[in-house]
Amino acid sequence: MNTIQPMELNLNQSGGSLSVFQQMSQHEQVVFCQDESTGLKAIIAIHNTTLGPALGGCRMRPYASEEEALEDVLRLSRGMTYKCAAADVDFGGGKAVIIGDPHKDKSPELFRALGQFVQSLGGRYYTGCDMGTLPEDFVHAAKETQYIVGAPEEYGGSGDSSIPTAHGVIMGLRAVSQFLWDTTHLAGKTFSIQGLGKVGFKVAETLLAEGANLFVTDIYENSIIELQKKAETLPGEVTRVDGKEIFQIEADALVPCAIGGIINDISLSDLKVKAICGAANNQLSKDYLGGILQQRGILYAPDYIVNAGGLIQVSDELYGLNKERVLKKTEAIFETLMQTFEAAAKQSISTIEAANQVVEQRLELRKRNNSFFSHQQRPKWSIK
Ligand SMILES: NC(=O)C1=CN([C@@H]2O[C@H](COP(=O)(O)OP(=O)(O)OC[C@H]3O[C@@H](n4cnc5c(N)ncnc54)[C@H](O)[C@@H]3O)[C@@H](O)[C@H]2O)C=CC1
Ligand SMILES: O=C(O)CCC(=O)C(=O)O
Repeated sequence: MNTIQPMELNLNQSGGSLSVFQQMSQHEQVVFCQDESTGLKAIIAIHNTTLGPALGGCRMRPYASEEEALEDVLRLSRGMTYKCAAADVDFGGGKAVIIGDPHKDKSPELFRALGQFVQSLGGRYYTGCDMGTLPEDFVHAAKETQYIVGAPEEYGGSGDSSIPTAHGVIMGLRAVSQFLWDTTHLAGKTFSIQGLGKVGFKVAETLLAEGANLFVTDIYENSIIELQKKAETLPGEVTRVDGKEIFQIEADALVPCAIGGIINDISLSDLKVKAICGAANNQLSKDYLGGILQQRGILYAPDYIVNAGGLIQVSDELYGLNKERVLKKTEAIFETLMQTFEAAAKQSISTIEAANQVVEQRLELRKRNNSFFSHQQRPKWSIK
């Protein structure tokens, strides 16, 4: 096991190079983790610990390059800072990525090696599930570190965080519907969903059960087939589309539940939806696109507000986990979004600007007074 120090990487598409420190921008710490015997190549990024130690799931993806993995982890960990502040939880922003194919490259030893690196940070970073990983993977990591959240319930964790995340997305869609069409009912509406994984599949099932019609896509064939089978007994209908076609569908809302950066200069011109509201982290490839969506009359529900259900559940482990409290806080996503939409409309700014304003004010108010702490050093946080 060894920790590689930051090095210079070519990241600038126009030919120049940016050092890792330039890339890090306002991040506090980036840890490159390599373990030859298990094949682990991972990066942990800690963005901001003003509100508490960093927390964020660990993503596993067959990244095309190390640069792409670094860029992803830096953006994801920043997003977690905003998500924690918006959801008002006592954690800061962090994230980890493992470079590898979740369908081929997983092993118990790989996650144990990851656990050792997490432990070496002494409580500055807590991790759990994200895209490509499952609660069961973290049973192995938890053999090496106490800083795991969202382990299966039979192991004392809060369990599958995609359940509250999916519930939060449904709350988000109801808020969108309330704001645009003055009803929280989703029956008869049409949604285009990208990604039918842990979160997207649950969202799709709930929408079909309510009588909504779906256009869906996933690079993993089996999940589409499974959803089509489910749909046979549910009131809504499913239509499969391929790849980027999902952005061209005329639907009430696009529900991104896979990768980030999908709202970009290219996809933007294709969009024929009235709203965007989904689980995927970092949906906007650049924040300014929020302003363009606003000009185009497309209501954007900020991702880090919509997808906070999982965070709300796993962070509640600190207080002994109370599922009623988790549900209540997850359902509050509806109200937070309504306030965001109204604030944006009132100030004629984009919804992402309105959301960022609230978060940045919250962070400013709570400027760090005790940096680099772990929850363990704060006994009051174990109060149940
Ligand atoms: N699991 C959770 O509780 C949370 C997840 N999120 C975010 O939600 C998104 C989905 O997460 P999970 O459902 O947990 O991941 P997952 O790995 O279970 O599912 C992702 C699905 O997207 C598909 N996919 C990947 N690339 C695709 C592409 N280019 N086009 C179409 N489909 C593609 C995969 O085949 C997979 O079925 C991610 O962005 C994740 O960061 C955010 C908050 C919490
Ligand atoms: O959902 C989780 O398990 C942890 C939170 C997280 O990583 C996220 O919200 O992206």
